[in-house]
Amino acid sequence: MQPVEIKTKIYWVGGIDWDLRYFHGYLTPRGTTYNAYLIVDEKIVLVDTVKHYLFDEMLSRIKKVVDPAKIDYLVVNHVEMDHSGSVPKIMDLAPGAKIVTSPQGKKGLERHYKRNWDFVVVNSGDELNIGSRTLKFVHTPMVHWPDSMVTYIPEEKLLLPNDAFGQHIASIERFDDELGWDVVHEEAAKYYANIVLPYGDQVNKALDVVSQLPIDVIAPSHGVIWRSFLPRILQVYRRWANHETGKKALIVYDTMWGSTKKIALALQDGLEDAGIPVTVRFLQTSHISEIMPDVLVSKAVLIGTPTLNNGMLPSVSAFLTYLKGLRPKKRIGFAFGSYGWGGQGAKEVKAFMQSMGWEVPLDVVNLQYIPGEDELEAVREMGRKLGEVL
Ligand SMILES: Cc1cc2nc3c(=O)[nH]c(=O)nc-3n(C[C@H](O)[C@H](O)[C@H](O)COP(=O)(O)O)c2cc1C
Repeated sequence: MQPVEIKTKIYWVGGIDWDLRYFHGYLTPRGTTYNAYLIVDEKIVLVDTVKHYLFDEMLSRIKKVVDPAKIDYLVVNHVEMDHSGSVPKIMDLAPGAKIVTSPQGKKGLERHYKRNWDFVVVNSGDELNIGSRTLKFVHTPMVHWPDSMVTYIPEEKLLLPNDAFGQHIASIERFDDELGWDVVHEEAAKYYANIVLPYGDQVNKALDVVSQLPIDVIAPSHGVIWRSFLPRILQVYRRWANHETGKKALIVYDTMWGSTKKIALALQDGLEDAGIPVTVRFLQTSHISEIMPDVLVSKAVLIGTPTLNNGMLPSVSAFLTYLKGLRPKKRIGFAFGSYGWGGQGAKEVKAFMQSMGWEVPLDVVNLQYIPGEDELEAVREMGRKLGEVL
């Protein structure tokens, strides 16, 4: 296993998880990497580690550069186990090493591993001299855990932001330009939409700090390293953090007998008549984590469900539960569905949208059993109306 020198005497020594397809509820068809970085200076520093089962892979990369026993500092930017899972084994191999982390990081590591390690607890703005370089730590709480912080090396114009700017991609390429903007942007958007979306305010604060720093490389803890598309990723992160969307619509629905689908397609028709591009997602074939990137870029979110046992379909309520946690703001909502007698499903969806603080300018479309052509034409007209207010 080879290390990759990303700056003079700074090495990527992470692990590539080719097999990962499911990551706490998020589908990862391209797998992922856990990126750890080894800095060789007067002091030897390892920044973050890898998920426990890739420890040997990380170790073999480290050994190509230094004897792991010589590690002086282990920086833990984030406690989550995909990055800290190999901390115990590294600390066993480097018993003289100190763990550099935030106050919340120390608490989190103690709760996770119950070990008596030597800590250097750093506050936001603290610096640690390691020889010819300085490590500067900036806390970024809730991007995306309370312990999260970034490490900045001014002499190298290098930012190690842990999960921020990450993407779930397993690849032999280590840099953004080796894969190309389209793939890296797609996975960065999916990552943001599924992990970072609730923390827009905190991301904005972190971006304010980052924009003051001279940076030419951002090396996150998942996926490839940003060196060529830096201005572009910073720009889209700002847009996402501000919940800015395109003039686009997303229709998400499920159906038992096809009626709600007919309504979905009539809405699509009407919106397209009004010049709005529409993405249509069927909950039986699209996983909720695959739908989130569409939510990220769509101003209008239309959600349809038939009524089942006095409520919405469980697949729709699962999607809404996920959406509620991820808290997309500034959206225009529209609820629709088919029913037999009570019709509660679509009404519940509308109430959900209002509880999210979304604008819901039009009433629900709730049609009994199979919609007729005249009803579908009225639905198309609703779609046109909605398209006009976007
Ligand atoms: C198992 C089952 C339970 C249902 N429960 C209700 C209900 O509680 N209230 C209601 O209004 N309709 C209920 N319906 C009727 C459906 O909502 C209706 O058939 C609707 O047209 C289905 O829409 P779809 O074709 O999009 O699945 C139920 C249907 C099924 C199959």
